[in-house]
Amino acid sequence: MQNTDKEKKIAAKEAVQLIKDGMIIGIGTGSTVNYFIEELGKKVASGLKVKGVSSSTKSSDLARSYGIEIMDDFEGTMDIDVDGADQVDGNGNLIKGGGGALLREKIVAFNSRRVCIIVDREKMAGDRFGSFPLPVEVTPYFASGTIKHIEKLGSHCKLRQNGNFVTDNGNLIADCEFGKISDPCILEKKIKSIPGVVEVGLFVNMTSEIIVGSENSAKFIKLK
Ligand SMILES: O=C[C@H](O)[C@H](O)[C@H](O)COP(=O)(O)O
Repeated sequence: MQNTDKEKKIAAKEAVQLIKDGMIIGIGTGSTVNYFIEELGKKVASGLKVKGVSSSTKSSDLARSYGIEIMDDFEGTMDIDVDGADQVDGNGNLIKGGGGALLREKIVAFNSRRVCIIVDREKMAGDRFGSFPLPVEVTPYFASGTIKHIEKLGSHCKLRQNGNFVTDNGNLIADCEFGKISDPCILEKKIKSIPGVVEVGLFVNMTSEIIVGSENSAKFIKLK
């Protein structure tokens, strides 16, 4: 197992400790969350009663394969959302969408009382925040035109897999290189105001806590 995988697994195991009987859990997407689902599955097999709302068909399928009940919709607020991230800045803001699940992930996070982000150390980008190309979900209709407007904000964008990557929502992903992102709040608003943009992979002020896995332990960073 590679170091980063080890760190992801350690962070995921710590997050599972936060899950209590009766909780409704938001479940993110990606390789780190897959470890969380696996660990949660073990607890469910030994009697923990929880329900989940998942951010992708991949996560739903995996969770169900471990016997975790997944609801497609839910009127209330989830107790906790556990998700990964592609990069984290010094204030706990996130770049997400490397797996293309950013729209549902943002809906799940918005509807959760507590957002717990699990990452390996490499994701803690600090001043490098933005070196991971920012994923933006766009409608297939007029995608190239939409991208031109995102580029006017100072980026270079490419449609993921030349437009062949289709999200769970039937949309496309533009991966946009902005270089260093120092004001994610303003950038998120500017990109979101472009018609054709469905959602932006910047998660600003949404994180409650970050669990960073390292060699043999995990570090908790509490934000709210
Ligand atoms: O769309 C995917 C998500 O935002 C993931 O949470 C993110 O890409 C991190 O994934 P991983 O845990 O595989 O690094």
